[in-house]
Amino acid sequence: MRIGVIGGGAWGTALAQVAAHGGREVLLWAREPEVVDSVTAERRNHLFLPGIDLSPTIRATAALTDLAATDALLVVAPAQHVGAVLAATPVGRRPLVLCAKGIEAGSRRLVGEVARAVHPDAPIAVLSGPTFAHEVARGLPTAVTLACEDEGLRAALSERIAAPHFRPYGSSDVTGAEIGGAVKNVLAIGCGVVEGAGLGQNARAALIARGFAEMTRFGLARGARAETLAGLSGLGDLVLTCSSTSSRNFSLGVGLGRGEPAASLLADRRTVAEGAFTAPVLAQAAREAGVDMPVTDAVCRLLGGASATEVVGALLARPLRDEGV
Ligand SMILES: NC(=O)C1=CN([C@@H]2O[C@H](COP(=O)(O)OP(=O)(O)OC[C@H]3O[C@@H](n4cnc5c(N)ncnc54)[C@H](O)[C@@H]3O)[C@@H](O)[C@H]2O)C=CC1
Ligand SMILES: O=C(CO)COP(=O)(O)O
Repeated sequence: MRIGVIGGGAWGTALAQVAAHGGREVLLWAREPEVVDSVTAERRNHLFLPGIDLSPTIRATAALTDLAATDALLVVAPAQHVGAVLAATPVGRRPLVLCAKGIEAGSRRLVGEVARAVHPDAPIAVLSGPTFAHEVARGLPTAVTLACEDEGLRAALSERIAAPHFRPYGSSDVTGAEIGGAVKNVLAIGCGVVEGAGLGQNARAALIARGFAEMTRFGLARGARAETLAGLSGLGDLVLTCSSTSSRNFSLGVGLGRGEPAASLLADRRTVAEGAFTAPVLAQAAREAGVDMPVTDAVCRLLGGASATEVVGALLARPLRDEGV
């Protein structure tokens, strides 16, 4: 199976490195000509994944049409751009493995729904989990959820993507795998705020637990399975992203917690903090589904300029309730 990777950011490049394990050929599409040039000439991606020597079997291209020569595609463009990039990609009936974590603004569609609308004949899989790109690219042990309804395709993709340090666990719950990744980015911003505002580790643990409760409420309302949300792509990724400044979402929250305005934190950044785009869409989708998501609403207010003191005070002042989900 020849693998194509759409997106030469940190994660697309790290996944290309995994897929190239053992000398297997990979074609990486990057939007930035300097990424194509540096991967081709130096086996490096200076822009998005500096310091990593890439496998010589990764070939880079600037032409999406070149991906016609591959058997399966890993889709690693940011969630807000997946629709446009896929529309320009020859796909047909080839499997799409979706690796972006977010919900499309405007349409409020999960990335899988976006992909199905653009390429209805392509089978869909989702790869998601606790995976900082720089760790995966360095060969550190990592486990992910690989969700696909078709059992045979799931096994074939898992076999093809697995490497000694990279272990996919199969699931048939595509929606659950998508929702965990999208929601945890929003919650990670909240945890960053707790850190930046100096609110302590008790508050962070409470936010992770109550955030997981609202991820579960939203997921179940959208047809996800509880076991998926409690797995690698849900709770696993939530814990990772809520506890490290390696996370762009967490780091964005740290800035907000210190009182820096969202607009300046987001301006001119080359890397993507998906939660900032997903938060308002998720809040709206939750309202439509009648699902209470107070932490997500709080993150929206923080992104809109409200102070951490005011937002956290309002969260704590909510009426007392039983724990549960
Ligand atoms: N970096 C990581 O550790 C991980 C990232 N992800 C997810 O992977 C997805 C991609 O993130 P990264 O590779 O980290 O990106 P990145 O932050 O390293 O780089 C930004 C990416 O956005 C692309 N981009 C910017 N404007 C675009 C446009 N108009 N059209 C198409 N592409 C555009 C750039 O070409 C580049 O590939 C995100 O959904 C992210 O949540 C998932 C797991 C781990
Ligand atoms: O998804 C990730 C780790 O699993 C990366 O998180 P950030 O996008 O917040 O850096």
